[in-house]
Amino acid sequence: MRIGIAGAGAFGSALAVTLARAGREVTLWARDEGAVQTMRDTRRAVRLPDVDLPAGIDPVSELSSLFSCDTILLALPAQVTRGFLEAHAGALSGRTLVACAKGLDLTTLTGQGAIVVESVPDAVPALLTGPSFAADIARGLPTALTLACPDDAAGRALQHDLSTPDLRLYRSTDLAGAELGGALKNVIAIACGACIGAGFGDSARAALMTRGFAEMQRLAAALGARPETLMGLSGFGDLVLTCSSELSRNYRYGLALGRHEDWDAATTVEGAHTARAVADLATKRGLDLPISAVTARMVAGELTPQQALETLINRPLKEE
Ligand SMILES: NC(=O)C1=CN([C@@H]2O[C@H](COP(=O)(O)OP(=O)(O)OC[C@H]3O[C@@H](n4cnc5c(N)ncnc54)[C@H](O)[C@@H]3O)[C@@H](O)[C@H]2O)C=CC1
Ligand SMILES: O=C(CO)COP(=O)(O)O
Repeated sequence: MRIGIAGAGAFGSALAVTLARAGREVTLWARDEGAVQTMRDTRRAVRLPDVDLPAGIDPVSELSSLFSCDTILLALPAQVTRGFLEAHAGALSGRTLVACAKGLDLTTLTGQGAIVVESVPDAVPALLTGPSFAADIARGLPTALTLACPDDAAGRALQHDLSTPDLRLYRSTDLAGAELGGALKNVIAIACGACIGAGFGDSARAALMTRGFAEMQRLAAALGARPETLMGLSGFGDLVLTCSSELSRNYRYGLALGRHEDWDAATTVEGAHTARAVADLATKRGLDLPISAVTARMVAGELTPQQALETLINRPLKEE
């Protein structure tokens, strides 16, 4: 069985590497022909320093090679997924499509699994998410993730197809919970980075993580997710990782905001878009999500971290 991966960025490449090391044949598609040629010539990942590509990986730039795979992992940035699927819905018909990005679509305010369902209705939709840095996966470090698939039988088959000796997949049928956990934790990670960057300390960060998790659960429940999914790898697990490690781009972006430092706009920071989407969802649904709201305003340049802190700490006192 050949597995296709759309997107040869850090995550797509890391997944390709662990799958190929475990003996799977992988077609790794990138839009950039130059990057594909480089990967073919050097057998190195373009977005992961010092990572060799095992022989089982075939880097391609022709979409026809990708579309010939029955199972395709979508490892493009979250704002790109919908356009890609809609543009190629016919060619992707009937495939198993595994969303791997972490973010809400800004135009429709939907998560990555829902985007698959809406864009290619006759595909088997699935989602791979949870605490994992691409660099860790590529190095063969042990990682556990959530594989969500509403079709339990298809999910069981996929779990076996995508698990490797280093990558342990736990099954779920809760697509909504899994997609929201992965998307929403990025917003809280930006807030935590800003908190540390501005010098507010570890205690304040712990408060942000805890109250941020409460916001994640509130929004996810309103959108039909199961509460226990948020308690798992895709929610709590990824929140802990991303809010506490400088390997996270979302966290580092927050650090830069807190320190008033420049940031390279070409770096993928999913939480910056998702913060706006969450603010829009909160307004539409009348939900109180104060940490996400001030994070969206910090990202937009409307609040400094100090002003964000004052906004949060001066809210009326309430029961936990
Ligand atoms: N890097 C990581 O540790 C992890 C990343 N993810 C998620 O995976 C998704 C992708 O992240 P990364 O691979 O890290 O990002 P990246 O920035 O390393 O790579 C993104 C790739 O998408 C390509 N791309 C951008 N726009 C495109 C378009 N319109 N059409 C085709 N290709 C396009 C870029 O050329 C690049 O190769 C994100 O949603 C991220 O949250 C999930 C888990 C871990
Ligand atoms: O999702 C991730 C870890 O699980 C990667 O985090 P960043 O996108 O913040 O680097």
